[in-house]
Amino acid sequence: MIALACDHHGVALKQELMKMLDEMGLTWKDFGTYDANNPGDDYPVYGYKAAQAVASGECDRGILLCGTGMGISIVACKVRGIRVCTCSDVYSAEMSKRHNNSNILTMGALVVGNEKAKMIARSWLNAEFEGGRHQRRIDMIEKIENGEDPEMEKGK
Ligand SMILES: O=C(CO)[C@H](O)[C@H](O)[C@H](O)COP(=O)(O)O
Repeated sequence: MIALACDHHGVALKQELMKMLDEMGLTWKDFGTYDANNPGDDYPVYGYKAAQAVASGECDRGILLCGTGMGISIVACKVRGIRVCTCSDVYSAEMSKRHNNSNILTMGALVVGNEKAKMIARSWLNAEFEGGRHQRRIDMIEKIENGEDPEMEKGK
């Protein structure tokens, strides 16, 4: 299950992504907003709901949209266990899954066009985490989340 969320800038792109996910045979859950014409639809509200759903395991991954992809990324990063990639290119999206095991992709609806955004999302969804040395680094990130020094085990 893919969590989807956006602010007013991302509504049209989110609808395109829903169609794409349907074509890919992937299920999704929309955490809002649903209104492209309400500038009061603030991205922290919707980004937080979707990020919580990923962190809790209700959803496997999330795709979040705002004007630049930045604000909603900052929000999602505040939720423990969330690893965000903010992408406007296919290579970064694929590598962020393969190496960083990113569980949320954010994009800027005012930055990338719909077709490119779909290519980015597709490459991210199709990529697989490689583990190995990359897992060691993710373990370090989890230590930082727990208020620990990532070098602790090395005795530094
Ligand atoms: O891009 C965003 C945050 O990083 C959001 O889409 C904001 O909406 C953006 O800051 C634009 O805000 P506005 O109220 O639509 O002018």
